[in-house]
Amino acid sequence: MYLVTAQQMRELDRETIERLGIPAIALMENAGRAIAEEIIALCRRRGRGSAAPASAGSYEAGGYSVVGEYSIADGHAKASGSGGVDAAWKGFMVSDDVALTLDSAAAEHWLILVGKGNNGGDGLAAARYLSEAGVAVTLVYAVPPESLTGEAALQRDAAAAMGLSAVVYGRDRLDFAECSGILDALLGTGAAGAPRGAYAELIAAANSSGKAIVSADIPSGLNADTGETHEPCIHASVTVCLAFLKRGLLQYPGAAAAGHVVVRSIGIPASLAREAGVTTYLLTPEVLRTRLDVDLSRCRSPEGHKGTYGHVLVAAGTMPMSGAGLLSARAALRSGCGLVTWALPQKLLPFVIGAAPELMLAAVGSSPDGSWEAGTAAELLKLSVERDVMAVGPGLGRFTGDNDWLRRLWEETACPLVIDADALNILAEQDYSSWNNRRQPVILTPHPGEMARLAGLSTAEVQHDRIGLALAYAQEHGVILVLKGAHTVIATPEGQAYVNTTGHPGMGTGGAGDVLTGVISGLLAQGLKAVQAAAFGVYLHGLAGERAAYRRHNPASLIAGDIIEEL
Ligand SMILES: NC(=O)C1=CN([C@@H]2O[C@H](COP(=O)(O)OP(=O)(O)OC[C@H]3O[C@@H](n4cnc5c(N)ncnc54)[C@H](OP(=O)(O)O)[C@@H]3O)[C@@H](O)[C@H]2O)[C@@H](O)CC1
Ligand SMILES: Nc1ncnc2c1ncn2[C@@H]1O[C@H](COP(=O)(O)OP(=O)(O)O)[C@@H](O)[C@H]1O
Ligand SMILES: [K+]
Repeated sequence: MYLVTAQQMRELDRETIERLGIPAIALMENAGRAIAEEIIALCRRRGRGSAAPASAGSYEAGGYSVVGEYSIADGHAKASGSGGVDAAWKGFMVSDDVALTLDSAAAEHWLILVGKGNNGGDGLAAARYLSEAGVAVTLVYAVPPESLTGEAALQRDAAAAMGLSAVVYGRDRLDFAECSGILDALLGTGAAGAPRGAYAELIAAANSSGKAIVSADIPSGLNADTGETHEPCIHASVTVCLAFLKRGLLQYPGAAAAGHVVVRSIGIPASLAREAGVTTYLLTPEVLRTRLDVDLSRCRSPEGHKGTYGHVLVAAGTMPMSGAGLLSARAALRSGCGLVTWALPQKLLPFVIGAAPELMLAAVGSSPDGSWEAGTAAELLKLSVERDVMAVGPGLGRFTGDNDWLRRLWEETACPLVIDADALNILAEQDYSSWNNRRQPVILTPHPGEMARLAGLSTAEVQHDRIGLALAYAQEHGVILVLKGAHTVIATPEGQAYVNTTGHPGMGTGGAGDVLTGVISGLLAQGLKAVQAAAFGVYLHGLAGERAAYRRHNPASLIAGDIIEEL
């Protein structure tokens, strides 16, 4: 599934209208209809006492489901499916437009908040379809209706001709308490800055009404690109995103303001996005399979042996943070690689022997306190010759000469490198673009704090537009960047980005990132390309985190080791 910016969306709209010759009003009609269908589906779910649509699971026992997370409303299942064993002749049958039929319509009254632009036009079209379904609607114009232009003006006139009741904000009486739901069609991708005047007042009133809000395309007040929420910003139960998923709907805090996101087609072909060079995707099983060519089954060859699945070298751990190395190394094993060697300061060895009997241990250095030393670079380089990937950083700490130490590993290892934790902090102090080019890829896995140090920004600035920053950084530095946190972004030097939505807030616990480093390294060792290993690793790590969270009475109790056990 493509992820677009507002600018890209405008270009795709224009292409569809000008090159394909599909009239803008047709797209708006499709948008209005899709929004109305989703509102009716919401009313039905409410009638059944369920607040949110059942999201299709992204993992099923024994394999990966092909169903995307952004499923379409449940009414469709009933509307279709006339074939099969039940198709035996039962007399002449005619069925109604099920997606636009609501038994409980008489109990519904929706306020349609209408802005001046095309987003308002979408809302007006939706209002007609809702009214046809028997739902009472009241149009609430944020601006005098005379100021609407183009297709939005056509929709205004059609709504008036149908006799839909309308009020103008600030001129007519308006009581949110009388409605059963609110359609937010105030501002879409054409919005600039914080909502002003009547828009701001309507948004604030809608939020404080306590009624269910459905947003057309994006919640009004959201920056469609960055996910920044202006003050005020609609807090929607459902956002019916039109044509393509907007980047801002996946990035927090926007992702929280959007509620459940449903992407609906309005007649703009997906092939246009490909032709226009859109290279940002929601990371789904389908994207993993088709764009990244990942074998989700992770099938083992019947004649395979441990040598078939690669050997990871983990350079990690110090006396106070030995667990970080252990977590990474164990996670690498669980990701399916054949062998894992954990290189660790010699002093630690007696304390970790037996902690994970499947691991091989390689003691390096001779520091009396179990810290790393600059001289261990030569030992690691030697160890790396027989290994397929090196992971460096978890629980590493800082030590004298660590800059040159990392530089040697960077310049002299002949295998892919995964750099995490303190190794990222070392990197942040370097102008590493001047280091010798590597032939094998580097994957950096920063959390937002580490990313801030790498990019010379504050953590808040990192979180402001994670997709944009990850893309820019990966391209500038020629690395694969895994920007961790809720909705981890994987960006490539070639300008692709994948946004992952697996995972659980329970994963905010010490060591969860060390586990990810191990998973990505283990996949690399099995021969996946760097971008495949980074994206699939993040995806699997998130799924394992979800399963671990649901296994506990309270997900707050999740600890990093639980994630390994669910891999
Ligand atoms: N064919 C198409 O193009 C299709 C478009 N589609 C739909 O159109 C949406 C984009 O429509 P859009 O470009 O007309 O902009 P939109 O978001 O409605 O708002 C612009 C208006 O708002 C105003 N305004 C702006 N900022 C403001 C602020 N901070 N505070 C207050 N007011 C502000 C500004 O007014 P002005 O500042 O000029 O007075 C301007 O008139 C898109 O999200 C999707 O829903 C789909 O149906 C697919 C087909
Ligand atoms: N709210 C969340 N939703 C999804 N994943 C999360 C969330 N919080 C943290 N995670 C994941 O947990 C891991 C935490 O990594 P990190 O902060 O590096 O932990 P540590 O340094 O303790 O190992 C990352 O993979 C991150 O994406
Ligand atoms: K909106």
